Amino acid sequence: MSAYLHCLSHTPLIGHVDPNAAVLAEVEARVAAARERIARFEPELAILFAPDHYNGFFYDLMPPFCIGAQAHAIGDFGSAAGPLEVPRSLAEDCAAAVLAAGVDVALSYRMQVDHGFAQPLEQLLGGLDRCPVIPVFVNAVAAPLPSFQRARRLGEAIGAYARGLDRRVLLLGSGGLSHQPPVPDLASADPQLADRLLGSGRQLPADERQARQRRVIDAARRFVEDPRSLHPLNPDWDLHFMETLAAGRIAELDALGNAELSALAGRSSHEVKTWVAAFAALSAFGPYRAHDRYYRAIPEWIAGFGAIDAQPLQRGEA
Ligand SMILES: O=C(O)CCc1cccc(O)c1O
Ligand SMILES: [Fe+2]
Repeated sequence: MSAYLHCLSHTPLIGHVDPNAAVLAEVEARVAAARERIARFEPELAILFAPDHYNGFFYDLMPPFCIGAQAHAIGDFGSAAGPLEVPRSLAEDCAAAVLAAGVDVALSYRMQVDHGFAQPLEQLLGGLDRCPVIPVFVNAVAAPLPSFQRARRLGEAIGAYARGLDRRVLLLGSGGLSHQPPVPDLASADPQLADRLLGSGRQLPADERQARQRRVIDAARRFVEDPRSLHPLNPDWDLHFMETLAAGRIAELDALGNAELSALAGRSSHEVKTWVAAFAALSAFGPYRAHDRYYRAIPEWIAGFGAIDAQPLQRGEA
């Protein structure tokens, strides 16, 4: 019974619109170091909290949270495609335990995921199938969104379940921090887009997929030239958020409303609830210590880009 946490921003723009070589090398070195620390931990099970971007979850039936008992990645923006290595009965047990703990989580036997799940599995573990993983979807874009408090409670319930397993458990959070890429919005969608957001076109035709990716790439290029073309990144808030989690004050975020967070850090910053859930899961193992914090605002990637590790306090640590 032990745990290790790593939370990492994702962005599908890596390799499409990149920052200068020094920044790129800095991020690559950070990711490589995190991958090494994780490898040394030798995880037997990963629990990955990640969002979706209308690639696997749609408004025909949008859960706030969903555990996958079987899952596959679509490979958007050149991310890895194919099945995740999900230990089915553990995922089922996990969902049952979470429900019993009072958090109403959905369960899927055909969970479709995008770069939000695939990128951390590739970057931190070397592929979709290198380590058994329970994928946990956290709705971070399709209003109405779950609150910080519910994300925390979900994480605590999953952490309590994980703690009862006799395994080395890797807790991963994917996404954030401040950012607002051009993700569609049902309220302002034309009828054709609304139809897509309701889930017709669960597998997008190639030309639409291409156009969608192009739109995000173009927006990134424009954002570099004109920082006012998208909601600004907010390094102050991002650093404050990371410090809040590092200091073990997760519940302080409960007071922050969803509209307030959107205004502070952009509409996609709700992805940080994956970090909240991961840290809350870690807190079920006892007091923790955060380390190897990294942050940089990277407009090329439309991302307040951060990473952090944490693990339970070892004997003798205050
Ligand atoms: O595919 C999309 O619709 C959004 C892509 C996207 C862009 C920048 C940062 C992100 O976190 C992200 O997910
Ligand atoms: Fe995202």
